[in-house]
Amino acid sequence: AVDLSVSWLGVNMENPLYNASGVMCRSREELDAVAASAAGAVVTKSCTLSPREGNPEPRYARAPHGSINSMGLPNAGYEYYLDYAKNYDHASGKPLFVSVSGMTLEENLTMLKAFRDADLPCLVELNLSCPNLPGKAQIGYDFAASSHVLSEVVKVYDKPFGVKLPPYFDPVHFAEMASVLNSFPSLKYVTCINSVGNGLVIDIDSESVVIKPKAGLGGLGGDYVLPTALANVREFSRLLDGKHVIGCGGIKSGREAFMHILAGATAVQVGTCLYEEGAGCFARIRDELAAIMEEKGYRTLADFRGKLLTM
Ligand SMILES: O=C1NC(=O)NC(C(=O)O)N1
Repeated sequence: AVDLSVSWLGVNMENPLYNASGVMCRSREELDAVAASAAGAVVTKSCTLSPREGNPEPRYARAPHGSINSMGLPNAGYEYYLDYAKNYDHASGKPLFVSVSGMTLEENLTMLKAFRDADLPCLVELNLSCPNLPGKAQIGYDFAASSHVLSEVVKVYDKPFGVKLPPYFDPVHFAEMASVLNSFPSLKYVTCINSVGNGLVIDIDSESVVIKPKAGLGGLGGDYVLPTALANVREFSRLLDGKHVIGCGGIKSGREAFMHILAGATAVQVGTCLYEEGAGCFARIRDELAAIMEEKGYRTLADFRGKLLTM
């Protein structure tokens, strides 16, 4: 039998799978559905100081090889998720992560102070990479801004936390961002990757874009992003000192989960596949991963984590 468990940052997961922030996690009903599924953990929709409607619909579309979304951070506001976290059954054995994505640094600091003061066993995933706020750049693509935000964050938030990163596409950028992240000891993990920003999906029958916001531009997920996600997981696993990398991007079966862990991921998040298939995907992917491990003779995730061969 194989052991799919993973213990990291004081949390214990019975298996390495959980939802990607943004998918099936905006309401308490959705969050409860993920918690009740075979997922090993739960993460909330990125929250802002005040509730947000988000971008006009249609703002999500399935595409031939994945998905495109420009949700625009629709969420119930941070107090809703703080309340959910306060009432969450932390003894359930499934850790709860809270994603925070303030519209400004001040918003982030206000929310983080509230989560700090609540003194909950949740871990924060600070989103530096939402690509879908018209007129707002992704913080993660501005290394000086990222460093400034993190410097201010660690002044108020003294607990371990993580950041959700956008995909990078250049070794110089991997090195630059790793250098920024390595200067924050309490930053204990990164989640790679957020959607590949500002793609354009075209439907030739209607000769139209498929989502309304930003003239059709949106973040890509699914098969489209797997190689980019794997590269980011492997590069940050290699470049970061004493930090965990959570893999996200293109996981739809045990195969891609295995790849992410082989590339160095401590745990993995499922987005597009969860949106399209529902919470049953966790048991399916878990069992597929277990079968692959069995077939290869691996007993634990540590037996192959980070052991991607190069030539
Ligand atoms: O960080 C985000 N990534 C996405 O792909 N979409 C959401 C959103 O638009 O709310 N946010």
